[in-house]
Amino acid sequence: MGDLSSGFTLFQQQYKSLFKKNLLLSWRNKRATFLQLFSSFFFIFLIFCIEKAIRARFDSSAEFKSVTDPEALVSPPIPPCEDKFYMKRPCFDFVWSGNGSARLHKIVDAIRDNNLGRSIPSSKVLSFKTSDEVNQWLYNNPLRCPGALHFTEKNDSVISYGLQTNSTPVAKRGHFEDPTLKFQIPLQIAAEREIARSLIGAPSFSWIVGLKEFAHPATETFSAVATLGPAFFLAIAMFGFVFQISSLTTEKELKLRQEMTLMGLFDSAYWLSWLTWEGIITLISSLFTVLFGMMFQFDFFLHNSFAVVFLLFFLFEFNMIGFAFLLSAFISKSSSSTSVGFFIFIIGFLTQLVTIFGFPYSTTFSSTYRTIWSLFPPNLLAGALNLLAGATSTPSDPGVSWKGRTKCSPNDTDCVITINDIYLWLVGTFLVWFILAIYFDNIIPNASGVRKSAFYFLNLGYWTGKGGNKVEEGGICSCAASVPPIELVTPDDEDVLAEETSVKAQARGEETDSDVAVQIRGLVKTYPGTTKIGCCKCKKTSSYHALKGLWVNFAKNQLFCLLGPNGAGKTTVINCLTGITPVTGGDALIYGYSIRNSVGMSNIRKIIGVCPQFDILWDLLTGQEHLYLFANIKGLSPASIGSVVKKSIEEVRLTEAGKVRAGSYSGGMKRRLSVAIALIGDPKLVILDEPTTGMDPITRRHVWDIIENAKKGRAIILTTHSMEEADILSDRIGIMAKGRLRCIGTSIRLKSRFGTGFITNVNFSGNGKGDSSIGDEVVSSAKQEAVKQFFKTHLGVLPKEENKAFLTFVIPHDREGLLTRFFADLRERENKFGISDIQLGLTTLEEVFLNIAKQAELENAAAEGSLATLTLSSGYSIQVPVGARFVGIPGTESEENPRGLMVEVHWDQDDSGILCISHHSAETPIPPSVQPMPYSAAGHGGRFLGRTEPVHGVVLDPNQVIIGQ
Ligand SMILES: Nc1ncnc2c1ncn2[C@@H]1O[C@H](COP(=O)(O)OP(=O)(O)OP(=O)(O)O)[C@@H](O)[C@H]1O
Repeated sequence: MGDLSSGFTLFQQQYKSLFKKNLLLSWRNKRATFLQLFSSFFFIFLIFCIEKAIRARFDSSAEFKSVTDPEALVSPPIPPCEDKFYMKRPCFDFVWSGNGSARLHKIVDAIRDNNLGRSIPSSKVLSFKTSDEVNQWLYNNPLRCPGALHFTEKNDSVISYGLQTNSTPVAKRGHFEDPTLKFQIPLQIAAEREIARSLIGAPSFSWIVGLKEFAHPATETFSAVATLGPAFFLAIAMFGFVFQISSLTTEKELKLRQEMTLMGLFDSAYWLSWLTWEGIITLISSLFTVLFGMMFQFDFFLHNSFAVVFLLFFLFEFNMIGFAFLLSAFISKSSSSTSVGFFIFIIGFLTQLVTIFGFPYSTTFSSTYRTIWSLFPPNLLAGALNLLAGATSTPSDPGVSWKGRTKCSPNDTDCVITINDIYLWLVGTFLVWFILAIYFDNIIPNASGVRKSAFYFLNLGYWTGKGGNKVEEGGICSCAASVPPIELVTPDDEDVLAEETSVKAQARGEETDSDVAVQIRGLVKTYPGTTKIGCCKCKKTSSYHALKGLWVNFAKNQLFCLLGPNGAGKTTVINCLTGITPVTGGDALIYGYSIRNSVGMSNIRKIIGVCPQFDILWDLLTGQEHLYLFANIKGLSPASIGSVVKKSIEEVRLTEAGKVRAGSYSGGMKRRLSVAIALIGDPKLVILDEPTTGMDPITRRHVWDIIENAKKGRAIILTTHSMEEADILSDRIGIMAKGRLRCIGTSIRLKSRFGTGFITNVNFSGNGKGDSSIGDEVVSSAKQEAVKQFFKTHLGVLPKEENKAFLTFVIPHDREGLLTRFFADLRERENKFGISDIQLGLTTLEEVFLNIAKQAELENAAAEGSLATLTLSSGYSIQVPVGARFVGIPGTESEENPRGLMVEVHWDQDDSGILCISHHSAETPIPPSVQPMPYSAAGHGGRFLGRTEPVHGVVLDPNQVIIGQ
């Protein structure tokens, strides 16, 4: 296989494989990638539609049209008052003052009659005497008349007149009305014409007036790109933003990142691989944005330089990706990414609105406002779009050229920032986001509470990778608040004590053992209590000691099996060794590197392979791709990876399934893939946390073969709940319970020390299979009693289990010497006792396990003084200490039984390991010699303050009871 690569070569190798992983994930997540790349089409199409709608509204107004050959308006007539917008009905075409004069009456009649195309009915005209009366009427009747004429007849040859109109221009639904052209001038022409005719006495005297506007280009007063663009282009960038946060947090949440890190991944390779991949996606997406903009013929895209617009979109979208990196450091659940995206979009939309209104990119505002405002990327986009739209506001504007990006547009007198400045802001803030993202990613505690110290980057070892064999405070530290210390106890078990003594001596340097792969030195792990603040109360959980000082060596070339009931602390040991969980106290050295040193930990990661308790896999990657990825992270030589992956996948029998996505694997297939990942790269220490869970018996045996073969040349730590697995695979076994090592040694040693001894099954005639349901063939109880008596007399044992068909006895080890003779005698009496079959065997590892677990529970119950309720056959209930075997019943003393009655209580462990009463024997007299145990809390109960106090049973010494019987 050759040496593993390291340093920059390893970085490159990891980078390439992660980049490929990102590419594959995007390729397989087609819908998301499509949205990221092509959403711009949809949004630009929307801008196009909005612009079309707005242009259609303004269409009727010459102001917004380009006029090259203006048409003359010749002597326009007075329009009906209803033509004027917002005129209340009924209305008058005009009102006039001066009706005291008959001559003026005639002039007004002529105005009405001679109106071009339409004579005005007298009902549409109101007359007054003075202009004050007109004003008063106008005041009292607003919007009833568009204009007024005020005549004064000075003498026979002089008539003066005045004109009064409401000159406010009105626009409605894009239609614009100019009161001068539309109303004032026609009224003026009519009044002057009829005054002239009256004065010169020629009723057909006439002249022609033509009115013409300037030829002018259309004025672009509304740019959809500048006004709506910021929000729409922000929406385009939000797709990439949300997907990025979601990708990063998913890898964090599913512990994929953690898995890669503990296989030796460089953080730099991880970040850079995402950055380059997202850079490419962003590049393509912004290219499409500009091309779609050009396709829809926006002046904004056609007149500004392609490079200027493209660079703006690229830098903005890329900046948003950096922003997503930063936010992802604070988010632990991928489901939150959409909410975060939505929140940022709303904030961005609002701040962009403020930017469009002119804040703060104008000379009116101080540069401090601009600096603060520019820290939020959507504002920079809004500012830039405003500049570029301003540079293309009329079709004749040339837009911003590549060279012109550093200059303000000549029309823009208020310019305080150029496009180039905005580029620099986008690049600068991107770098800030990126550096902060990496920093916060390191110092914010992960789900297991691991973090680096706030000044980790000042540690030289962080950069050089040197050091790492001693405890470094603040390296990988526990972020727990102060927790109560645990009491240090000397182990009861002699083997555990010997192991502890030997490890302590080695730790002090008094002894050396070159065969040690892992040395655990007094490892302590305490999970701190938490405080949850509810609506009206605080819920506090107390701290929990998961590991209470573990001293143990794991040897090279050996498989050490860690057993223990649920919650014993096995996974916690593994998590501490792999750096997933910060340790509270003690240390461990793995091939000489301390797990409490961040540099040590990164060296450890190069030499370990881990199969975690729960499968940590990408649903979208195939089995083969997983192995390629991890082989590269480990730094296997690229030339060998192909053959290593092929061999590895064949080994776990996933050759066909190797090409299928892991999301569709069964539980067993996923476990096998996890085992293959743990073994890839020839690690010196392999940690397998329940590797065969969920496997069928055939596959399990196959995986055992793989593990057996993998033992050569490396240390393996295995945790399992299968005793068979432990028995077959392990060189040494340690059984943990309640955070402590309870026993250690080979399987045989544990069985002989902790097994109850030998198990004998005695079957009676006709019931060779132990089936008690066939009543006719059951031996008489007299014969069974005789057998029981025979065992009791010769070996001093009572049946552990019994029914009508068989008896099961457990014979302690100390009676081993008597067995040969005893079984010979029993065989001789087979016919007499009606025995059909006798089986003898050593106790199983399972029994050892159950004994240890039960013992630990008993210790715990005794320490806590836990009680259980025993309900007797009579219905009477008494309280007994958890684990007590023989219990005297208070109040049963009589003449016949002066010491009272007792029962034997049988205890079982429930699913969570808690001891509970399974059943109890019939009540029997307490033998005379038996004494209550010193700690026995007995009482007769009674009533206290109106409450019935429970009755406590009397705990009897089991040794005395057995002998007394
Ligand atoms: N993050 C945590 N916070 C608080 N307590 C925890 C945490 N993780 C584990 N524990 C507790 O520590 C104890 C040991 O847990 P651990 O997972 O090591 O047990 P285990 O021996 O691996 O059990 P299993 O066989 O079920 O996997 C348990 O009581 C568990 O509740």
